[in-house]
Amino acid sequence: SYLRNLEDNPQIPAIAKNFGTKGRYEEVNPYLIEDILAVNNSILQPPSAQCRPIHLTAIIRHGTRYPTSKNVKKMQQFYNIVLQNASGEDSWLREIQNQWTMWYKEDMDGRLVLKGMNDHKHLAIRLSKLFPSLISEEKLRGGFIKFITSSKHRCVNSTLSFKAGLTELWEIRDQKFDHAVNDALMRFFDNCKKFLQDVDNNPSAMTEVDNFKKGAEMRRVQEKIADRLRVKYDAITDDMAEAAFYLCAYEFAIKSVNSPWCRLFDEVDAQVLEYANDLKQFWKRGYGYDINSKSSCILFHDVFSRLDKAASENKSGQQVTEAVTVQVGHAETLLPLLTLLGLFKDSENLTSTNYAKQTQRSFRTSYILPYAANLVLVLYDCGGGDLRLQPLLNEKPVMFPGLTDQKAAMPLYQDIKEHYSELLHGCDFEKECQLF
Ligand SMILES: O=P(O)(O)O[C@H]1[C@H](OP(=O)(O)O)[C@@H](OP(=O)(O)O)[C@H](O)[C@@H](O)[C@H]1OP(=O)(O)O
Repeated sequence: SYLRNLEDNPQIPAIAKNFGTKGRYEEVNPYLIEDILAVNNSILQPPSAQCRPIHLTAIIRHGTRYPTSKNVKKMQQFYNIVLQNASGEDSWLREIQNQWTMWYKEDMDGRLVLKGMNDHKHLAIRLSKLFPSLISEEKLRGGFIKFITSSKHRCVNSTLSFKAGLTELWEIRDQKFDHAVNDALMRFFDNCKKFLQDVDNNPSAMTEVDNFKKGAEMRRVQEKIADRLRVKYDAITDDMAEAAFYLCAYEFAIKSVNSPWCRLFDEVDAQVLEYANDLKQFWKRGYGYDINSKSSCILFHDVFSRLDKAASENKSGQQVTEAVTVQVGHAETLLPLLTLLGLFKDSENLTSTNYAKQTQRSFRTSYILPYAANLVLVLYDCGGGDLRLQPLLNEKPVMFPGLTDQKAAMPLYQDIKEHYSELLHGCDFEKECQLF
C-alpha cells in the first residue's frame, strides 16, 4: 500500500525517502500514512505466552521541527537566487516565483511545529496499544511512568505532547504529570570535553564531509540544479544545493505538501544529498570517531541501571516502581547510543570516495533517524527467572549485533548483559571524556 501511496500520491515527493534526519516518521512506517494510530502487534510475539512485560524504556527524538536559523539563512539566500536570477517557462518555476512566499524566519530556530506535537501524541497512543499493561491509565496515575527531557524547547514540547496523547486518550483532566529536565543525560555531548575538543570544535574532524561536498558527485548535482534554473554554475554552491533540498524537505515534513522546490531534484541528486547528510552524522555522531559513541556512556549506564532495578524488584516480588521511562532528546542523543550498541555498522566507513559502494549501506539516517525516531527497550518476565529484552527501533524489532540466541528478536537479558559486559563494566563517561 505504501508504493500506492508513494507512486500514486502526488502529495509525496518521490525523494521523501532520502531526507535523512529531516525525514517524516511516516516514511519509515508507511502503514501510518493511512492510519496514524495503526500498530503491528505481530512484531511483538514474545517467545512464549507466559512472557509479560515488566519495564519499558523509550528514548525518543523530538518531533517534526522548523529549520535551525543556520539553515533558514541558507534557504533565504537560495530563494533570492531563484527569484532574481532564474528564468524559464516551467510551471514549477513560475509557482516559486509568483505564488510561493518565503515564510521561514530565523527565530523559528528549530522549534517544534504542530506536526511534531502530533508525532509524539500519536506515538504515545501507539505505544500504549502495543504495551497496554505498562502504558496504562493506572500506571500513569500511579506515578509509575517517568518523563525525562532535554531542555531544548522542541524536546520539552514533545514531552508535553507525548503526555497529552495519553491524558486525552484516557480523558484525564484532574491530574498533572511531571517531567525532569536532564541535559546531563539527554545532551551528554555538551559535557564531554574530549568530544567537544576532538570533534565538535575541530573542523578537520569533518574532512570527509567537506571533501564529498566539494567532490564530483555533489558538483554534478549543483550543475543540474543550475541548468534547471538556467543560472550560472557558480551561483549554485553545495550549500545552495543543500538549502534547496531543505526547502523541499521542510515544506513536506511541516506542511505535508509536495512543493515546487522538489522539482529541482531527481533520484540521483537526492541520494547524493542524502549521503552528504549521512556522512555528517557518521563522522559527527556515529562510527567516525570512538568518542562519538563513548560520550553516550552516561545514557547507556542509566538505561541498564533502570533495567537492573526493574529486574531485581520483579525478582523479589515487588511492584516495579518505574514501569516506563520516556526520555526525549535529539538525533545526536540517539545516534551515539545506537553506535555504542553496534547497530547499523557497515563493513567500511562512509568516506568522501566510496559513495558508489555505499548505496546499500546500513548507516542510513533516512531509515534510522526521522523526526520522532525512537529506541524502545522492553524487559519481559517469561517465568522461571527467564528475563528477556526486546529492542525496537521505530516500532520495529532490531537485533543486537552478534547475539546468536535462536530467539534473537528477544534474547535473554543475561545474554545481552554478557554481550555488553565490557561496556557495562567500563564505558566511564568521566574517563572517556577527560582531556589528557
Ligand atoms: O543541519 P541542522 O542545523 O538542522 O542540524 C541540527 C540538527 O539537525 P539534524 O542534523 O539532526 O537534522 C539538530 O538535531 P535535532 O535532532 O535536534 O534536530 C541539532 O540539535 C542542531 O544542533 C543541528 O545540528 P548541528 O550538528 O549542530 O548542525
